[in-house]
Amino acid sequence: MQVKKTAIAGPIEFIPRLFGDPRGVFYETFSARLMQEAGLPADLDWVQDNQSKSQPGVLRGLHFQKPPHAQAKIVRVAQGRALDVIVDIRRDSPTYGQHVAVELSAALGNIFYVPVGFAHGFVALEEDTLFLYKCSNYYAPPSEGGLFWNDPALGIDWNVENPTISPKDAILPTLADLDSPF
Ligand SMILES: Cc1cn([C@H]2C[C@H](O)[C@@H](COP(=O)(O)OP(=O)(O)O[C@H]3O[C@H](C)C(=O)[C@H](O)[C@H]3O)O2)c(=O)[nH]c1=O
Repeated sequence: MQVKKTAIAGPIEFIPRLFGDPRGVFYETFSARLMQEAGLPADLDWVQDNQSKSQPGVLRGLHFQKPPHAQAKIVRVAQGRALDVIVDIRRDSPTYGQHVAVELSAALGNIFYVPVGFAHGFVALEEDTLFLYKCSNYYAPPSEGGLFWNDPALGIDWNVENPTISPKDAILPTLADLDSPF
């Protein structure tokens, strides 16, 4: 499993070895041992798996849960392709407000670790994009927070015109208005 660090300290992209044969392809999508060797904190307890299906142009995010329900995530695309974006909202971080964008695809099988302290979102790029992710804490609606996807201060190039977003996401705060809990 190839490991790629990002320009921001903490997030890690994993590119698994794909085992192709006349039947198809096999690859490991999660390995606590390999991921901890690559830098994943050993004290994270992956308690909940989620899955969403989105059509091209659907944009979900940017979301986070506040402590004590903060979630680290391990995200991947099992079918299709998505542009995954995370924003550093750790108050003391030298990269506060900066983002990393990674294209996740079923073809590459790449997997992205999103630490606590980041807002997370993605835009689906293909039909029936299946987005799967592991969470290190349970869903806790009262603790939900977020950032407005199209805040110019974030400088994110989503490369999508007029995305489909939820009413909840349409009214998320800008970075300037965010009182980050991290
Ligand atoms: C997140 C979540 C949602 N739900 C229910 C609540 C709603 O009735 C429905 C859709 O929820 P929401 O609109 O928040 O789904 P997304 O916009 O895809 O949110 C997710 O998308 C971004 C990219 C993330 O990183 C977060 O993990 C998560 O917030 O599923 C649950 O029952 N459990 C859950 O863990």
